Amino acid sequence: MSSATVINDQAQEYKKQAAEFAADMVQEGMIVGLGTGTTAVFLVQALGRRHREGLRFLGIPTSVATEKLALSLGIPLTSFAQHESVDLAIDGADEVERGTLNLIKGLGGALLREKIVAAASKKFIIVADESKLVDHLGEHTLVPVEATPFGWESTERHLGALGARVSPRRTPTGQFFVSDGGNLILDCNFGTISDPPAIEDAIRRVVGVVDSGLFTGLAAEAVICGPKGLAHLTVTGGASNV
Ligand SMILES: O=C[C@H](O)[C@H](O)[C@H](O)COP(=O)(O)O
Repeated sequence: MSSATVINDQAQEYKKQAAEFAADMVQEGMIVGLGTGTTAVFLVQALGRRHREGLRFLGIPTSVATEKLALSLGIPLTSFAQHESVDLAIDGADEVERGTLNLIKGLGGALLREKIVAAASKKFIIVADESKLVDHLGEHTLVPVEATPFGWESTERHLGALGARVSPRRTPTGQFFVSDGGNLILDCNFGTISDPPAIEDAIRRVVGVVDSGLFTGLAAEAVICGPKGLAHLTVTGGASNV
């Protein structure tokens, strides 16, 4: 087995442990935001088990993929037509900034639904392996920006004027990647971001932008797993091993 495979297996195990810890935070009767991505898959699987064991809750999925997985596991789903808020949303992230818990999300293209669910949640918790923790957002990850297909070239130029190097996301076969909402994703390289709320606001003001994968001021807690085990981080800068 190669060392890359071993590291990848470890990362999967860390994701699983963080996701399963957070799944235990779901309580009877809750409306639960179900995240998207490889970490969120472990979350939804754990919630499927809890549902089979008798816990009653309703999920609001953040992507078509999560919706399909949840339904295959028998998790009952609902929507914002029936419920105006979510009690607890749990999701993965691509980068988590130490201290602020500001985030970059959307490498899987699910950022818009994820942000709608996070913004409607009484509590939003991130689950991730330790490789996602950074001192400053943008250290490793581009900022995905969801934009309308019409006029995306103009939107791209305006994002470039904010200081980003912008490239439309493509599939492995060279087609434009299309989000669940039918939009394009423009991946923006801002380098290391010193003021994430200011960049988030500036991106949102560009006409043609639907929203970005910068999530500032939304996550209250993060459950992070690494070689030393699980850590529970809060936005106030608190950290405790669990
Ligand atoms: O669009 C995708 C989502 O924002 C994911 O939550 C994020 O990319 C993290 O995914 P993963 O758990 O697979 O690293």
